[in-house]
Amino acid sequence: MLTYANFHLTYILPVICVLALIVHPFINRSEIFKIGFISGIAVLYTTPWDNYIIMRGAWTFPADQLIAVIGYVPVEEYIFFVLQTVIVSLWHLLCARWSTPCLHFNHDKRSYQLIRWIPIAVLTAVMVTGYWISVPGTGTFYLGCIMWWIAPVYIFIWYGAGNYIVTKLTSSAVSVLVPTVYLCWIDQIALKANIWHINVGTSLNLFVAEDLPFEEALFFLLTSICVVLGLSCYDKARGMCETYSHEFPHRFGINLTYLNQMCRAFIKPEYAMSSVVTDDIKTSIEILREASKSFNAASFLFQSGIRLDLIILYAFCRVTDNIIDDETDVLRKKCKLNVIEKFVNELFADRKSDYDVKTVPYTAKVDWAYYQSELTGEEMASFRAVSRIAFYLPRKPFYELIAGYQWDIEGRLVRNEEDLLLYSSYVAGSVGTLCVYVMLYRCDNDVYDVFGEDDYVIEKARQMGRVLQLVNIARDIITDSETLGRCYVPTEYMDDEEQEIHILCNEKKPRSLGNKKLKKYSTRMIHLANKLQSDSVGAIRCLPRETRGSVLAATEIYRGLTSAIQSSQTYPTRASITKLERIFIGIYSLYVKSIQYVV
Ligand SMILES: CC(C)=CCC/C(C)=C/C=C/C(C)=C/C=C/C(C)=C/C=C/C=C(C)/C=C/C=C(C)/C=C/C=C(\C)CCC=C(C)C
Repeated sequence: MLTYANFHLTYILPVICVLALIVHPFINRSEIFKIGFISGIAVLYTTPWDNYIIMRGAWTFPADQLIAVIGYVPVEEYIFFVLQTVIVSLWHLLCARWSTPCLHFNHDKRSYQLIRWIPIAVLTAVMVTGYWISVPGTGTFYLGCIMWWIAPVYIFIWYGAGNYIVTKLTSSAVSVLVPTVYLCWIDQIALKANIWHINVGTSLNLFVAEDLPFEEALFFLLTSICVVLGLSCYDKARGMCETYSHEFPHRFGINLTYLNQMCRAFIKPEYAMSSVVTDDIKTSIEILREASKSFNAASFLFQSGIRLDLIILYAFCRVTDNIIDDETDVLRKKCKLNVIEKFVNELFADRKSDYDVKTVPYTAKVDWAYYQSELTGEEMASFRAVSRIAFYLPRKPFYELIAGYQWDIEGRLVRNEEDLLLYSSYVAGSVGTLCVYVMLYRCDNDVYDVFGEDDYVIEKARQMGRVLQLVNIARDIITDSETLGRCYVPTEYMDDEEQEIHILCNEKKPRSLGNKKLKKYSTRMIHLANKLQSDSVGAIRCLPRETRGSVLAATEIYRGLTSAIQSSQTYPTRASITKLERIFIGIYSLYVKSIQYVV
């Protein structure tokens, strides 16, 4: 016989297990806290209402099939409040995690107020109507009770996060509808099995499907909406904290300071915050999207705060690289490099050592008027974005980047593998180091452990950066030569150094070297990259747990390019992998390959 407890075991818990398995690479402490927080509110808010409505006889239970009853409500039903919240939350995580919260902020005060107050006025009318029609013993009692119970929560949520939610209608709708349909289906099964029974005297006796009263379907729809709206409130508040670190300076923690900050961030309307900050982030996202499909795809694997700052960093590296590359005159290149160096000097003016970082945001004294005349709008946006997160980053990697640009300006040749590794260290090892700092600061650990230059993790992160740069160089022999007249292939690989350098850097006709040679050079660099990769990948274990799978998947997606180069008959101009391949590598790395680093 199907009892209420068996019903949970058969229809609810297996679904939770499957969903938990699917979302586990994306679960972090903040997500767990969020689900616990909303579940807690669901229990607190629903308990008095459920007791009242059962006391008034809206629905009943066969007493002999229950574990226990507290007040008027079976224990299994209290458990159901939590289980429904967990199912909807896990599903919502899967549907809604792919977009960056600040892209959904509305900075226009007029439209913000309209979107905020019109639904609140309607919901107030719903609440009052519900109160008047919920007369005990009448056909509208159950419907009325649902209306006056649910409307105040919607009003509260809409006040703080309505504007955020309307921009996420599709993902919110999918987050609501799929669990609602499932819950309605199992509700029909439960009603048929007489696990609970609806009182015909206090309902409208309208049916949306066979054995499914209108109020039941409405109830599951509205409670699922309630959970999704509550989760969106949390996401909006967290998005505000991640975007405006200077106004909301505390890192995640389960303590009163952080909860207070989250409440402030929830209540604060987005129009009261600077739109320049979100515009700068949008520009950075655009730069990334255009520059690297692989990195763009990989960024989605990280939780929103980490993703945001990685994008800002990547865009800064790309923009500064282009500033130098786009100039043809060496003197102008040097002037531009001075501008970048001046900016980095100002950004880190008060640091005591190369790896000194701050834990509390502060505004660096940057002479923005000067850069206004030196940089384009896109470059300014990227410089401003990086200045907001620089407080927790060390200065050394930025100077290494500059050393890499210096190398390019001087047109220094890469003589041997030692040179190759040094150059890769400058331009990519530095980025690897910065990525570790982003992950440590933006992850959800209470304790923020800062690493120094000599730390094992930093050394391995540099190595991983080098690996990715080697892959880059191995892939771009043609484009580096044709577009920039540059060659990073070590001259020690070449049969006739002088002639080949002339072909690559002066004539810019790399194809005249022939496919065999080009493939030989790229294969040697890929072998070097593979050696370094197997030596550094184990350090993933030292990163925060929730980032390990994503880091592995991100590097594997990028390394997927090596098989694209190697499997090609000829040397491809710019090898790439398809979207489907990226998805496959991402899934395989997240769910299978990363197990050894996570458990
Ligand atoms: C079916 C019918 C009707 C009948 C028969 C019998 C039964 C089966 C019953 C059942 C029942 C159930 C399942 C119920 C459930 C319920 C639920 C789920 C509910 C929910 C609710 C929720 C809520 C209220 C939520 C809310 C939220 C909020 C308010 C949020 C907020 C947030 C914020 C403020 C943010 C910030 C944060 C921090 C501070 C951390």
